Amino acid sequence: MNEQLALHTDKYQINMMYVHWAQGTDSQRAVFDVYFRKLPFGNGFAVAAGLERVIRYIEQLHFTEEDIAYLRTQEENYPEEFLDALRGYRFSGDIHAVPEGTVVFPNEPILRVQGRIFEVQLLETAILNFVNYQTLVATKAARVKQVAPNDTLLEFGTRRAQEADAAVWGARAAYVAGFDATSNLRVGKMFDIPVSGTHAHAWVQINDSEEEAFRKYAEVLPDQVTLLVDTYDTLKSGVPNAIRIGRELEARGKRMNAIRLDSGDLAYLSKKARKMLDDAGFEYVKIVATNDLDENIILNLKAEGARIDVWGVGTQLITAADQPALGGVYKLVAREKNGYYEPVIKISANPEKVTNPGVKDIYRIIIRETGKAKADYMALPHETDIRNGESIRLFDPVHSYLEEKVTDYDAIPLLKTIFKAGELVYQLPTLEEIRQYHQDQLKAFWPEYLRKLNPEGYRVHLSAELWKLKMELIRKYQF
Ligand SMILES: Nc1ncnc2c1ncn2[C@@H]1O[C@H](COP(=O)(O)OP(=O)(O)OP(=O)(O)O)[C@@H](O)[C@H]1O
Ligand SMILES: O=P(O)(O)OC[C@H]1O[C@H](OP(=O)(O)OP(=O)(O)O)[C@H](O)[C@@H]1O
Ligand SMILES: O=C(O)c1cccnc1
Repeated sequence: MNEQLALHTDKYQINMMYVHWAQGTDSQRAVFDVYFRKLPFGNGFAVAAGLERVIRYIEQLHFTEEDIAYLRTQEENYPEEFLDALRGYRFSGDIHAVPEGTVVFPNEPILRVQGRIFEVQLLETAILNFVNYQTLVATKAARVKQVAPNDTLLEFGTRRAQEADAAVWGARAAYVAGFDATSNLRVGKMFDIPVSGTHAHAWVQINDSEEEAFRKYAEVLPDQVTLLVDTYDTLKSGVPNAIRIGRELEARGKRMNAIRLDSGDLAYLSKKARKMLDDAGFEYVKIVATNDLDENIILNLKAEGARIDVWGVGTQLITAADQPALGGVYKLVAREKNGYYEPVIKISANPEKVTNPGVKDIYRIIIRETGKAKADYMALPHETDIRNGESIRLFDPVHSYLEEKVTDYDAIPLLKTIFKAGELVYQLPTLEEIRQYHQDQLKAFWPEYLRKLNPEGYRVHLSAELWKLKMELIRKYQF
């Protein structure tokens, strides 16, 4: 994949780059944090995704001659020397990020970008575009996985996705969070994800009868016979015809895989169909369900005793229909001043929107006795107590009397070095490793934090020093 994405940015980024260049401040260094403030879908956690795309984007990032020519048409104030500076653009900064599949929480940096302002200002739009969408879909997929942990989950969303990139990267994000396959062959080819497919109503409709349609299909694709049984009448026609074809397949030494239900009351129909299949000796034939499914309908169907083994989930997942955007932001947290990084803050009347200043590390505090995560902890890089496992104070910034001392823990640093001085130093894990890592991540949390409805709020604490710094900066800018 060699996409030219330098112009995949908002014009204001180029304007700011130009002003820096014109003012001679383009080499001033700056640090930006990427984080979100609110969890989507009322979930208790989010699943970080998008890093692979960010890496590919940064690696190829340069302005082509066509890009330069286009910019010339867009802004007559951009002088040729500035356009030359864009021609020379290469990312030479540092990026730290949590690996894909990491369980993450509001207000903690999931990615940190550090470098010349000229270089790092450009990245905001594209990074947020990739990380927001992929994290959103991975989180939605994790919710689906949670209600059907032992069933097969198929991603069927391409036809309803917000265009091609969303279909592709959304399918990958779903796979990260535990889906088993996608219907999209290009996704399979690009990422080596298993691909799965049945057939549509059109195949039944184009034949003179349902039975003939099933027979022809089984004749030609005998090893992957999943028959869609709801075109005319699921129980009176579809399932009996599928059973007939199943018998013919057995006579050829083959086995029908499954039937697919795509309309009607999926609980009722799956139970009836299961009984019909079992009575005919087809206990091995699975039941696939589709039809605008999401985690809530799947949970309901399970509560109703539905006999469904495989769930095809499309529209609701790929469009994250109940919350179609994650509000991740890219915020300046430090700027170079006299050779040092000076922490900066953004004040807001809304306390949730006040930024956490400075270059910060994040740690996951795992209590040794239980092996479970207690909280996440943000600290300034020179703070050694957390790194050395010394006793630390976790205090509630709002209810400061709720202070707690923590000892006997492991502090797991969450941010990994991805780019160092422009060089990719991160060994990209395989998708299989990412999936496994994600499942391992979940094991470190008490179920209270993971439950889909009204989860407990997991805390992200600031070290006392970071808290003090934040308060000082708030006071400094109070009018
Ligand atoms: N037993 C059930 N409990 C809860 N929700 C269900 C159950 N059975 C199906 N659903 C869901 O209810 C919705 C019903 O969709 P819809 O009203 O389009 O009906 P339909 O039977 O699919 O009709 P159509 O033939 O037009 O597709 C779907 O999202 C489906 O997944
Ligand atoms: O419902 P979703 O979760 O989005 O899953 C994908 C849907 O796409 C197909 O329907 P569509 O009506 O497009 O075509 P069909 O004729 O094959 O049913 C399929 O039958 C699913 O219902
Ligand atoms: O293979 C299927 O059954 C399928 C694929 C995409 C969308 N709906 C169904």
